[in-house]
Amino acid sequence: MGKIFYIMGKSASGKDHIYARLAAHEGLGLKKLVLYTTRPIRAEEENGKQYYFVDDKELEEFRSSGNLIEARAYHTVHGIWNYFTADDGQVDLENADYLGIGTLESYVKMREYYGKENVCPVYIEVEDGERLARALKRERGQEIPRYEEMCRRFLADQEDFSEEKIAAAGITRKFQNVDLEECVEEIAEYIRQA
Ligand SMILES: Nc1ncnc2c1ncn2[C@@H]1O[C@H](COP(=O)(O)OP(=O)(O)OP(=O)(O)O)[C@@H](O)[C@H]1O
Repeated sequence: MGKIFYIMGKSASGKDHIYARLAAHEGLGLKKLVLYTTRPIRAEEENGKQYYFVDDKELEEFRSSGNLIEARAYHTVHGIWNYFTADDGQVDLENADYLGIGTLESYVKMREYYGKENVCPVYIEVEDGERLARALKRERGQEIPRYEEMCRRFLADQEDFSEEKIAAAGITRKFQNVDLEECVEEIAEYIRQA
């Protein structure tokens, strides 16, 4: 029986980097779980790669058919953008293992939907001062740095990933992302043992 390995962690904890390395890790054979969004596709993106890009009507169809696992709405300057996970048949736990990435809340919904034994948490942690330093470095490298948004996310994370919420979600193991390659190897070992 396959499993879904679900990556979570605060902003700039290294989720994207770890996700990319695990997805490309030979031998693990993980399939990528692709989420949906109603935000417009960007020039460099490809439908079905970063996300499936859909409209509000398709989101409502998933909702009414009972195949919407979790959904989040963000109020942006461009309007409301929805991000969601849907049971569209891409997950076949009889035959494969999957790699997902998301929030603590979406992890809880995934666990409810697919069953606790089938969804394994991969919680990434970085000491707060170091994480803020990485976030600032990353932001500095952007054409238009958004320092306010960076600070907003840093503060929101303290609430969204409080120790109470982490414990309530049943997460007991945390992977420290000090050295990226070592962290990836530690997670790969956890996946092999699961
Ligand atoms: N072990 C590490 N040592 C130093 N820098 C790292 C390490 N891991 C990741 N980084 C850097 O930290 C930054 C954040 O990494 P990444 O974008 O993967 O995090 P994230 O958790 O996906 O962030 P967000 O949720 O904010 O999008 C990147 O600039 C990345 O290069």
